Amino acid sequence: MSALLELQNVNKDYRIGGFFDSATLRAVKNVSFTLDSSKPEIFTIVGESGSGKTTTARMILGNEAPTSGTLRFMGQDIAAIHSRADRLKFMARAQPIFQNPFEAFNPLTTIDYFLFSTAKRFLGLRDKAAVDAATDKALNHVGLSLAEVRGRYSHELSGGQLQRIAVARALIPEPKLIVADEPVSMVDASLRMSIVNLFRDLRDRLGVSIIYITHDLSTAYYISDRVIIMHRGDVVEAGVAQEVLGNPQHPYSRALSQAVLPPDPEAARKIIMAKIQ
Ligand SMILES: Nc1ncnc2c1ncn2[C@@H]1O[C@H](COP(=O)(O)OP(=O)(O)OP(=O)(O)O)[C@@H](O)[C@H]1O
Repeated sequence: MSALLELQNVNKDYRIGGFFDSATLRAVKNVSFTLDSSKPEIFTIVGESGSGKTTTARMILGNEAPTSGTLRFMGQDIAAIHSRADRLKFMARAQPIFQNPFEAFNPLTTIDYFLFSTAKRFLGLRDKAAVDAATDKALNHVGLSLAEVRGRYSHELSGGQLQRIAVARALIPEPKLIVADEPVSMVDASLRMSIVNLFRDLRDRLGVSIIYITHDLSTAYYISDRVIIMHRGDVVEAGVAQEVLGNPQHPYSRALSQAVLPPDPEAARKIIMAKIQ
């Protein structure tokens, strides 16, 4: 197996408090997991607020260095990527999608500007027709087209449409990995499943692996291949998503799943199906 992404004993400490009462907070504790490059998957990180999900995502994207441990992407130590050219190459292969699609696009600028900038920056395109073609291709992957988006502002679009466009923007550099941090929490409940279904589609059609970060167990149960459950920085449970979420063993994951889904898998399935429809 060659690894797309490999986290080995990753820890992240923050210093908190003031000059006289400073303390160390270990936000991420000894996290290890591997994504196989030949087997695209939806790998989900579940946990409540403050469990260390975003800190883990930031380290995977190279926006934060681990205090100890290593994160490797396609064999390369992420913390050791320094030159502008190497950083750009890495960013093209590992793309983020953020929680709030309204914040992702400046309201004073048309949406297509961000898409064109991404095509120019990561694909090195200069020719207008080539930029248009790359943008249109990415939009087609999310069920949209450049003709529908051209000249429009973020306030003219719904949260669901904007999040689709944010996914299209992430697809322009043809990444191997997408790190989606709470991508549906700001999207209307009725549109959430269409966004997470899109992730499945991208996994299957484009071979993109997705790290899906969420506190929403129902979408996690529905789309994930594997899952880890984080609690106060620790991975308290890990494995095949349906097994872990359908039959949680750790007291924290049990409490988490009972708070959202009933323990009976058939009842859980009905709730999930009702959310999808
Ligand atoms: N830059 C920072 N400085 C100090 N503490 C931080 C910093 N970033 C995160 N933390 C702390 O680390 C812990 C984990 O935070 P993190 O944002 O990773 O959790 P999370 O599971 O993503 O939660 P949320 O869903 O609320 O973002 C929290 O206690 C948080 O307050």
